[in-house]
Amino acid sequence: MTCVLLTKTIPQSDYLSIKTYSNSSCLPKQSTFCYAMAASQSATAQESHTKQVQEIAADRNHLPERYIRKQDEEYGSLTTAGLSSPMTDDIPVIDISLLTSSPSELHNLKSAISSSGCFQAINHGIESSFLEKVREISKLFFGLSIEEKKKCFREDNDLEGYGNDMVLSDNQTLDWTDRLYLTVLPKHKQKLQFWPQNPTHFREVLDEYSSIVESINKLVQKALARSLNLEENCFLDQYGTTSTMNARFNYYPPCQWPEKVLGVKPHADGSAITVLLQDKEVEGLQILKNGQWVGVPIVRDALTINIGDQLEIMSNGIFKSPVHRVLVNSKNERMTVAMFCMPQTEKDIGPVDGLVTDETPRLYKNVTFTTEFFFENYQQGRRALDACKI
Ligand SMILES: O=C(O)CCC(=O)C(=O)O
Ligand SMILES: [Fe+2]
Repeated sequence: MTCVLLTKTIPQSDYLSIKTYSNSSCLPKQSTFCYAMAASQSATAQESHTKQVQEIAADRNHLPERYIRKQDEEYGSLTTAGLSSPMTDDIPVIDISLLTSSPSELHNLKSAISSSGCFQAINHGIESSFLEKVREISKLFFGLSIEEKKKCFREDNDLEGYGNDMVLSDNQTLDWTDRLYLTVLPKHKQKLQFWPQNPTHFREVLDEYSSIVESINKLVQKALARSLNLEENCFLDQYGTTSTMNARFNYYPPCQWPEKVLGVKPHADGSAITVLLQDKEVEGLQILKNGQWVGVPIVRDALTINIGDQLEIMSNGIFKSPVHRVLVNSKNERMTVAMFCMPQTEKDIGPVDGLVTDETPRLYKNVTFTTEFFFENYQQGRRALDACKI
């Protein structure tokens, strides 16, 4: 977190203590916490010359050094051992249509979030055929020629658009993925120059999907508040008048050396919640649970929802933002769409009043959780969340 950004909510003296804190971070140097939202001010000029992963994957004889994962970036007791046959976990399946009427489903939600920070949402009200449309716009876009896709190319100093890992330092390990990253809400913040014109229905489908995901976001956050016996709007009240939502279309080409790379390095999301539309057939997502990497299975028509750092802060640490990563494989491409839902970035967030008591003292400061905040922490190889701890 930069001093500049935090001065709004945290005095200079606290900034110094944050600095000190960073030295005790247990995170490896190159870890990629929250880079999903990282700002791009320091992206180096060489970025525009970087080949896309899709192009690199086409050369099946050569794996550039920059993509080879480093041992010191690992977490948990299962590291490479977990790669060939990842354990899968029973990530709880929650019928979110019951959350307003069934106390037992509300209880299931609370225990899912407390154990994994993640659940599979079913009966969310989105037709299977519409989920197919969302997958289809992604497939059509990533299927275009590189030249066509580069019409949406992100600029060196922007996070939005099509491209691969933002290059932040010369020895950074790169993720085996190409992405299209777009702000979808609030609508006036959309940067349409990065939105694909091809396929022609891309914008219509993404706008519709975003507004449905926004309803799901509200429903889940209200339910989470009720599960703690709090007023149902207590998390959403921190959103201000509108939400922010970013979409990230992830494309993981097959890789000849799947054990040497990661689709996405270990990270936690900086959102309040993330709603992930997984590939229909190809698995790859793992979460770190009790020190072990466990696979998140595909559940037909479910949306995989995980807690992000901002809800961990608002819940004063009761809900945990899980560390997760993505594996790739040598045979099949994989595509996912992550929707990061969060309060307005201009607004301060902090633990809700009802959760700070004598027995459960405040764990996090009030912070303005901006993209720059993520970036500063990312650069120093630590979790943004840690910098918010008291
Ligand atoms: O593709 C996936 O399964 C997860 C992607 C992810 O963690 C992210 O985009 O933040
Ligand atoms: Fe993520």
